[in-house]
Amino acid sequence: MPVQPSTQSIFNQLDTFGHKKVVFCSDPDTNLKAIIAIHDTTLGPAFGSTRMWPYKTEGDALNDVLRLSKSMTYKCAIAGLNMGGGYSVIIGDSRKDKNEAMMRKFGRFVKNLNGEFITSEDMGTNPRDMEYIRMETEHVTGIPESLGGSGDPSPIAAQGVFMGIKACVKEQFGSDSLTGKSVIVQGIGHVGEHLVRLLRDENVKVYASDINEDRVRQISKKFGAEAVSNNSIFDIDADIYAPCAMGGTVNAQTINKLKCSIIAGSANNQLLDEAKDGELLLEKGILFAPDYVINAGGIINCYSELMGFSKKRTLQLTENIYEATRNILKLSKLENISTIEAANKIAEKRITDIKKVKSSY
Ligand SMILES: NC(=O)c1ccc[n+]([C@@H]2O[C@H](COP(=O)([O-])OP(=O)(O)OC[C@H]3O[C@@H](n4cnc5c(N)ncnc54)[C@H](O)[C@@H]3O)[C@@H](O)[C@H]2O)c1
Repeated sequence: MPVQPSTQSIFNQLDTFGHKKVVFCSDPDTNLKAIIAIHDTTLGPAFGSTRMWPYKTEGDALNDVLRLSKSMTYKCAIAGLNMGGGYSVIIGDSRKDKNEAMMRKFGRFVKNLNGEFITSEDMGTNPRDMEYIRMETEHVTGIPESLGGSGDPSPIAAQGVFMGIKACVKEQFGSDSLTGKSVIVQGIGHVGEHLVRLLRDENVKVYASDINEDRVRQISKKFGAEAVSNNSIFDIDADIYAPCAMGGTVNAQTINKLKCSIIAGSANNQLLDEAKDGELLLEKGILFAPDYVINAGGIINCYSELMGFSKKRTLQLTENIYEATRNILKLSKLENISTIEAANKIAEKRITDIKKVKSSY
């Protein structure tokens, strides 16, 4: 995973990203090592998933959680949710190190935040883990439908990404039909698999890649996608690159190799350096769908669980991602700014406006 190594002290990093609070959770009894970051709560309690990943260093974990929680603030703002931004990461390999006791202990740390942070699943976690967290705190969503929750948010997340892809295709090719287009899906986990299904249902040529080769074989066979090695994805001549694994895969090195004219996927924080990479993409005429805009379906689904919305309403809100993406592309064109800058402007305006509402009781 590409990360930007930070030489700054922890407090300087919090200042740089504008964080409110970071909680380090350590429990030797269950081997839990986790970090919960709360970025901004202007719009409401900090909403953010829990990722479990075998980070090489604690610095990498901190860097990831700071970047992820900041983008949640923007994601909730632009999706029109009354929620702030947070995130949490658990350091470890979810296939080997995760168990009930660890997840429940993590739930206790969430509980101690008294509703300032509400979580859901992400890479390395699933509805079963949310069920364990729910045993300790009510501040969790994405619990199984059989227990009254909304279940796995990834099918809705994929639907939103699909709408974002269509909005970009409309901009680049004049019609939002995907017929005859080709897409590289990098990472075919929860969201990636649903995205492959949606694309194949529209007869899109899909190149599927993942570091887990068994998974690539299995999904390619199931949906009729072409399996490609993770090392060769930047050599493929496809219309769209859909990063659906870790962040930071769009950077100065990869942008120079990319042959596609659209980048639109579910991975959070796809640009390694938001300002520089956003500009470079603008110069090269590669349309970047800001990740936090088009992958908001997952959080919309979790928000619906809290608000008691119907599935129909959840889907409607997710389909609005098409218009939201179109508006960002329009602003980017009008002001000749990168698409990420345009999205940030819209999100920041909502936060500033709502701050005014909340300035009096
Ligand atoms: N699950 C959701 O509802 C949701 C919602 C919004 C955003 N996202 C984001 O989408 C991305 C994927 O989430 P997910 O829930 O599908 O995770 P997942 O863990 O189910 O799937 C991720 C897949 O990516 C693969 N992978 C990891 N590193 C890779 C690499 N370097 N190259 C290729 N493949 C790699 C893994 O083997 C796995 O199959 C994450 O960035 C997540 O934050 C997820």
